Amino acid sequence: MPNKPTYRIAPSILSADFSRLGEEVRNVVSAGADMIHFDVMDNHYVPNLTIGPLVCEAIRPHVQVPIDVHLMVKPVDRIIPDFAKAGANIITFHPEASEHIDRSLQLIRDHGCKAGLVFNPATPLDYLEHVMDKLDIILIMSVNPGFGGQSFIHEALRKIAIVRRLIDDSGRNIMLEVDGGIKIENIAQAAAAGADTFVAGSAIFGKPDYKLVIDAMRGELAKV
Ligand SMILES: O=C(CO)[C@@H](O)[C@H](O)COP(=O)(O)O
Repeated sequence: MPNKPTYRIAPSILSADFSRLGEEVRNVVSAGADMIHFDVMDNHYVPNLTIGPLVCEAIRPHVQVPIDVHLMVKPVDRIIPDFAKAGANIITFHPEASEHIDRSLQLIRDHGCKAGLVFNPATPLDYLEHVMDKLDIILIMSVNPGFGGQSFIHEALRKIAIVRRLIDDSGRNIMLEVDGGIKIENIAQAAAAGADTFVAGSAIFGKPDYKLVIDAMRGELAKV
């Protein structure tokens, strides 16, 4: 990367206290979060069931920062308009969960959101080949999707580095996000590999002082 990138920290509300979600998202934004990461699981594409557009709509008035919706659902297309109406700003999905990747990306953009693809640890990057021009964000999973609190898979660093080169070669302004097991101790490694956007769930919501964690993460990023 020629210039120092703009780093973004995106707390995953999967680890928040759902009995007081409005307060949780307000607190984490006051603590310095750049966006809110919103994990949607359908008990079909992944073995867990979480939240949908109603919850996105409910938290929307509580925060001014972008809401980054990560769809772990199959099929993909029918839920996209509902999330756009609910106030999502970014919508990402897994390429193997969509019948027509190009169409799904276009659908997201047609609804006024930034669009992206998500790669599981074992998903090949070939899916990127014909759609770079429709991407605003690429999300590399550093755990297998479905649950918070898992350990970071180190092989993801190699994948991040490959995607960083592809993005730089494309000359496009595409965010490179990493998600899963991100902590104060490893955020700099992910940044050094080329990530600029960091999802962290348990590392932030698992601690009493969100600002202390976010500031410490920024401190580590400043050293990269
Ligand atoms: O999408 C997912 C899991 O499928 C993630 O967003 C997790 O919610 C991140 O949690 P931590 O690994 O940071 O606890």
